[in-house]
Amino acid sequence: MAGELRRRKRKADSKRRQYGNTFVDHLLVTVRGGKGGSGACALQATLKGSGPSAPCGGNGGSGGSVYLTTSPSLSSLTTLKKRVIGGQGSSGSGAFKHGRRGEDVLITVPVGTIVREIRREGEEERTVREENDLGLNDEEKGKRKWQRWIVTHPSAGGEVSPEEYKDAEDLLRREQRWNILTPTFDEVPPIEMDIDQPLVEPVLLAKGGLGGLGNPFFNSPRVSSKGFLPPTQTFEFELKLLADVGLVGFPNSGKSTILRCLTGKQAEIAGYQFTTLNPQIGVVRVYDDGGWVSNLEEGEEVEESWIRREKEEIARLLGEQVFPDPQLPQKKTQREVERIRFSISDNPGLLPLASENVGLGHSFLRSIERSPVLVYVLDLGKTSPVEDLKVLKHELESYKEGLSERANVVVLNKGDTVDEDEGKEKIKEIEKYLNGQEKESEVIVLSGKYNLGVQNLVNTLVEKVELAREERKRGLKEKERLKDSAKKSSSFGLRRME
Ligand SMILES: Nc1nc2c(ncn2[C@@H]2O[C@H](COP(=O)(O)OP(=O)(O)OP(=O)(O)O)[C@@H](O)[C@H]2O)c(=O)[nH]1
Ligand SMILES: [Mg+2]
Repeated sequence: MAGELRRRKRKADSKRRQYGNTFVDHLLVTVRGGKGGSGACALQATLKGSGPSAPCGGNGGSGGSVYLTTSPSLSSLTTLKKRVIGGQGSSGSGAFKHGRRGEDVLITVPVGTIVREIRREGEEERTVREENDLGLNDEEKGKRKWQRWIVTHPSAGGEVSPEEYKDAEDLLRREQRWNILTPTFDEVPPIEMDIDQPLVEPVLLAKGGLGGLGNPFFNSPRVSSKGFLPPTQTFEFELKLLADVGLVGFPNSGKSTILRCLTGKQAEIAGYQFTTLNPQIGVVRVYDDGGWVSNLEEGEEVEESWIRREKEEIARLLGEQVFPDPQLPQKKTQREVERIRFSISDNPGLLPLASENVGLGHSFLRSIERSPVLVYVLDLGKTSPVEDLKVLKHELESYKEGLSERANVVVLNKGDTVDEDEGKEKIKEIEKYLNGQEKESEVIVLSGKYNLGVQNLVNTLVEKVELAREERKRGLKEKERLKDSAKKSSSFGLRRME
């Protein structure tokens, strides 16, 4: 058993390497707003001998901020960079010209992403730490600080005296532009978001730094201030896809084939394990007569992907036009009214010990965790599908308590591969096992490959999804109510004691 598992893990790993890891669902991203530009030290041009010229340096532009938004077309965090930095503000220049603002940067993630800020460190804190490590005395520290915040113009002539520095420092302090410490998580709580709906407007993750001030502010020919470098924030991005229905099963049990029957999505289908490496999401659209959008006739064979590709290739060679499979059906007419639409995810196959990260392990379990309806897909052609079911249940439960309970639809696929007696025997065994369980489960026999018996599955899924949505609505209302009552009760707590 252990040897077999190792072999399978090796196989899964090598396939992952072969195609590159195109599905990323967990990532640490360092984010920082752009640095502000420096203020300028400039003097107005004057005629010779007409007295001292006035300072005219412009302020620096502030740095760009980093925002977060969602896109419906994404289903992975692959597009994210590990380091995202807002645009730098440009410096001010003479004749009161202020610097341009740095460009804002937008991070786009799929809906279903959880974002957590886990670390925050500012320039100021870092320098203080470094200085302590170097063991500098106060005077040296002060000098370094001035160098950090104040720009002195060499061509403006002469050394800047400590008094001048001190004045500049005081002015900056008054404007709260001196030595701004990064707030700790206690002072300003970390950003934490569970994006379970498309964001209406971008959310600010990291603000750009303020620009420096030009020399008119200091009323000095030689001094202006530098822009701020905002703190570096580290965010953890975790993707938990949000499909209404998730398909769970061993590799090769026919999950992708079922997805194809239900949604028309051309997921890769092949007769070997780990065909599907990344979760795929399709949308099932059901009419009010119970029919669903599909371009397959009942009984029509779902071909393996390579056969389809070969046929397309031949057609191309013969000069025939090759149409990609249309997403919308020809056999359904406009008259039919859509009743419900839900999403379904086809996932990589699960292996024993997936909960301990064997096979594609966690990455896959994470993506099904949030589907309110889970469906077990079993291969009826195998010797003992009931054993498979037990393993699947066990894995879900050990990954997260209560998860196996949520899966209460059991699909017995490949019904065409067994003869009647054998099939009945296996179904009986499974029903017997399920009867012993606390929660009732529905058993559906079908053949994905020949598109038979899929109607039953659609009916059941519609029922379950509707139920789940109602429950969610009720849950949300309850939450609102609790929030309201919490507000009311807290207003008592705020009453002033005379
Ligand atoms: N005879 C028969 N074969 C089927 C049926 N459903 C799927 N198959 C075949 O089983 C094989 C695997 O199907 P897939 O849909 O790729 O299986 P999967 O569960 O997505 O597999 P992984 O992506 O590896 O986890 C393919 O060769 C299909 O043609 C069925 O109902 N009957
Ligand atoms: Mg598959």
